[in-house]
Amino acid sequence: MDSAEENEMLKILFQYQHGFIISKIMFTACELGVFDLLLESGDTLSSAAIAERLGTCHLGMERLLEACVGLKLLRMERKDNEGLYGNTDLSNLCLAKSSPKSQYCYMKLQSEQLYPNLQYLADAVREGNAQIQSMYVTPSKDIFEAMYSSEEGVQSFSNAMDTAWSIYGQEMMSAFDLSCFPAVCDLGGGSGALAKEYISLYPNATVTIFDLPKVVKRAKKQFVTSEECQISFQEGDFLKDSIPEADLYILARIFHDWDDDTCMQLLTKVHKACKPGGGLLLVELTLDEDRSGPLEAHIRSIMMLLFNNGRERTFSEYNALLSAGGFKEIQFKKKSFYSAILGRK
Ligand SMILES: C[S@@+](CC[C@H](N)C(=O)[O-])C[C@H]1O[C@@H](n2cnc3c(N)ncnc32)[C@H](O)[C@@H]1O
Repeated sequence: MDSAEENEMLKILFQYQHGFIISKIMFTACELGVFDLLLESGDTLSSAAIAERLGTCHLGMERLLEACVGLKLLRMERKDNEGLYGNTDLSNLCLAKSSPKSQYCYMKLQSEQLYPNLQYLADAVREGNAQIQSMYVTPSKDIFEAMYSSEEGVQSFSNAMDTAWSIYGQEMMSAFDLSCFPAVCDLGGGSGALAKEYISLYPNATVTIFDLPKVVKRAKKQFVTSEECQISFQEGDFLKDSIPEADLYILARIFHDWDDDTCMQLLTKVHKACKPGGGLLLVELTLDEDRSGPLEAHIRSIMMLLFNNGRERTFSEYNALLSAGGFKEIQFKKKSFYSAILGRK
């Protein structure tokens, strides 16, 4: 290996070992409102003006803004020997709270929940088990009971989940023609971001969102009346209680939270409740068949191990689960980030 190759290799190492600092720089700029201010102002601003309007020290703000330029989260132009900062297309689209595809709530959750709890990753790997008992003082049966012990926990998780569907919701709900399924149940449907996408594509359908009582109570408060007639809510525990009868069950990012036995338990229940001719749609981040990638799926799989003994799976693994649960004619579509898997009763 020549020294140029060695340098390239070391650059990768540098990136990886500082990955968590990059995340924190990005979230700190979000948290302090840098991207919001620049989006609202619609113009470039000096570091002194940004610091003053956000109530921070100039020196610290300047350092943060320069780092964001290095990460291509901000752009900087020089005018009269002064640096003027503005959002990039990415920060305008995704990083301000009011951005059309804002990822702020997801990043907030990652920064506040995932980041400190990564200290338990080595234990999770050693034991092959989630580490909820180390993360939370009160003993909980699963991560949802632990997270939902406060109203703030319900809110921050639900808001974080919705962010994905402002980007990928349409793509996932149109991966297959689902117009033959008039009555839909979104199991673990959270606050209904995906249900709204479904209704916008299939206006004659109705969707029942089934989720834990605390999630449903909060989601109901947020719903606007125009959606009320087609979207309804039912509180319950999908592992213990009976679930509504439907033509189609949507399970988006549900199976990845659970081990195979729990997924089978849920599948059996869905198969029994599903109307004749009905089906089930999984939306998940799938691993390649040879498990070499994508990196996003490996990262999420690590998170699932740490928090709930879940994991990301390949299509073959989902296919085996669905077949064992009695589903047939299983189809798979990999989209830009998530995959859709449709099975028939
Ligand atoms: C990873 S989130 C996915 C939410 C939504 N499907 C989405 O993709 O945005 C998992 C969802 O399952 C719900 N959930 C977890 N355990 C549940 C249970 N036992 N019964 C009903 N819902 C449950 C959670 O409240 C949460 O809304």
